[in-house]
Amino acid sequence: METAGLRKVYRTRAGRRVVAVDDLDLVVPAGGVHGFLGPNGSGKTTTIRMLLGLARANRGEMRLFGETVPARLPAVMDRVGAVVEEPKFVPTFSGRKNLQLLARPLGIPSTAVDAALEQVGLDTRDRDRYGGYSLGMRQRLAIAATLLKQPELLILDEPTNGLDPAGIRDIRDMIRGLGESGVTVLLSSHILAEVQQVCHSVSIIGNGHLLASGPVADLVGDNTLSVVRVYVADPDAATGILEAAGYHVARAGDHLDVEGAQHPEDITRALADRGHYVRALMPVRGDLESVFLQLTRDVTLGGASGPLPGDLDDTEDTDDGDHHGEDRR
Ligand SMILES: Nc1ncnc2c1ncn2[C@@H]1O[C@H](COP(=O)(O)OP(=O)(O)OP(=O)(O)O)[C@@H](O)[C@H]1O
Repeated sequence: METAGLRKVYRTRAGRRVVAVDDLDLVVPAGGVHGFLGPNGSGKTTTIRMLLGLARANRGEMRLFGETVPARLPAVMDRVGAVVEEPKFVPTFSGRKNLQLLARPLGIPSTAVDAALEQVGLDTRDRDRYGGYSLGMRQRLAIAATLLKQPELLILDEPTNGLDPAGIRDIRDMIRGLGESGVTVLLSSHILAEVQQVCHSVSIIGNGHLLASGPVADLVGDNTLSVVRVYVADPDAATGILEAAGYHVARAGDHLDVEGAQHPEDITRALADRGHYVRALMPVRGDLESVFLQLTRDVTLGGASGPLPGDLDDTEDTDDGDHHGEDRR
């Protein structure tokens, strides 16, 4: 799956322009779980909706299985499963019956329904009414519905949204299992620890742009993004000195996390020169969260907006009322 130069501009009801996706080049390697990360409003859902033909791009190219979409979407749609919004299931029917309703018209055998229920761990609650399902069970059923077609690519937009820690763990284990079974999973998520545990590779976006992409191990192992933890008697004074020296400093309890320090001894020297002596200093192995926070530090909530130079030739979408979630305008 890939996009090149992808762009989407919305116009809100108030007439404001929102550049939701801006010149986005995204490559999702086949096989395994690929994380799609970005702060609120960075364009993840919009990108996914464009890939699935649910929103129209203003510019750029998209390919699924090498086929140009949306033009060739009908040819590849059977190979793609997606959970983007909460699907409409019948509340008075059981989970199993809801899946059967979807499967029969497509000629999908009941053994596939059994398999999908088992894959998502709903096989013991399959005869319970959907209306009585918890949020986590609803998410599982939504994923099971996409598995009926045995997709090669599964796109999940925030699948653990609103779940409790146990629910998050269960869905995470399920996604990991799907990735191991050979399905390519594109997982959009805010929960970085979850992504780090389950994803082989990630793409991080901010304000509709690609900020970083690659194997998780490469991103977190990148020295330029390392953090040094510094313990000093007067963290406030030390913060001022280090910020003046050009470091980005985060106060965390009794210590400082200093980013971008290639040589920790420079920190020691900068503080000692001003009469502050380091009690302890240790490099912190980067995790995905620190990489993410550094990359997205300058990202503003809600994407770029307002009249932008070069936008005037865009075919803009008007607000089509398909905006999901809270009012961000
Ligand atoms: N239908 C719409 N009309 C106007 N603006 C929209 C519409 N849909 C999305 N936007 C805006 O486009 C930008 C990108 O939104 P999008 O939902 O794609 O981000 P996201 O990364 O999925 O965010 P989140 O993680 O919060 O779900 C935001 O500024 C959002 O307010």
